[in-house]
Amino acid sequence: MPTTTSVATPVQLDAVRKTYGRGESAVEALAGVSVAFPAGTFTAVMGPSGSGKSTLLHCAAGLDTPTSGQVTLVGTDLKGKNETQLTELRREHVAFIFQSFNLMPALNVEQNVTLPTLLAGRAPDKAWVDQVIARVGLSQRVKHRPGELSGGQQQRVAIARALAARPAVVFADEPTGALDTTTALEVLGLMRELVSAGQTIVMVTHDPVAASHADNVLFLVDGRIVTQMASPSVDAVASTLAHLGEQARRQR
Ligand SMILES: Nc1ncnc2c1ncn2[C@@H]1O[C@H](COP(=O)(O)OP(=O)(O)OP(=O)(O)O)[C@@H](O)[C@H]1O
Repeated sequence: MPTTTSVATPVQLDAVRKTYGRGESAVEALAGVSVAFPAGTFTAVMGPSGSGKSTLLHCAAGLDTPTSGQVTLVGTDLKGKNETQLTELRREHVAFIFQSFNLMPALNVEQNVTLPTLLAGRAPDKAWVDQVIARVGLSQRVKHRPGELSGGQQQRVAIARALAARPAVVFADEPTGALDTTTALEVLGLMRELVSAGQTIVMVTHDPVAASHADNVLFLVDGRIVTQMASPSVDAVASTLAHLGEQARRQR
């Protein structure tokens, strides 16, 4: 299975800070985050609402610019890159499973799923595309357009679209949030297979079951990584989440 890059650490953040607004209304969403996501790893990012999870994902993907610090994506320092350069870098190496990354309404399921590969100037691998669509349970819907699908089915098309192009990095924000338990497990299994093939996944989730499929879990509080967990179990993740406030207070 070919991957698009051989960079050993495709995503790296060094002392990344992100402050929204100014003066009294300023919010420090990331308060100095340094973390490396090596190739072939699956990382879950967890923490309370407002702890900076989405901001971390957006800064790592070059969708948002840090106030200070450095982000390196597939070997490229994002500082000073213009929107065209960032778009090209993402098109070549990155996929997103975000609620806000909408499907193309005029295209059917199969066309939506193959679009990123075509935009990156590559020929879709039909057998792999069929397999990904089957794994998300949409084989009977390939000729349907998004408007003819339920919300959960649309989410599954977005997942298939992200995985079909075999990007070096997948950023996912609550990818299994809208799915039933069986489909969610199928999707998490599919993500694990991609990781085994060398791809890198960074996933924001509130769900300890989803996080337990990752290799490593980062726990954020108030824009800081307060602890990490390797080989997470559902119970260990749930217990750490329940005690995150204490952990953050001990570190202050
Ligand atoms: N565009 C923005 N302008 C101002 N403040 C923002 C903006 N985006 C995020 N914030 C603030 O930054 C902080 C971190 O937000 P972020 O969305 O990263 O948190 P999160 O952990 O993903 O939360 P949730 O689990 O609720 O999605 C919050 O206090 C939020 O209000």
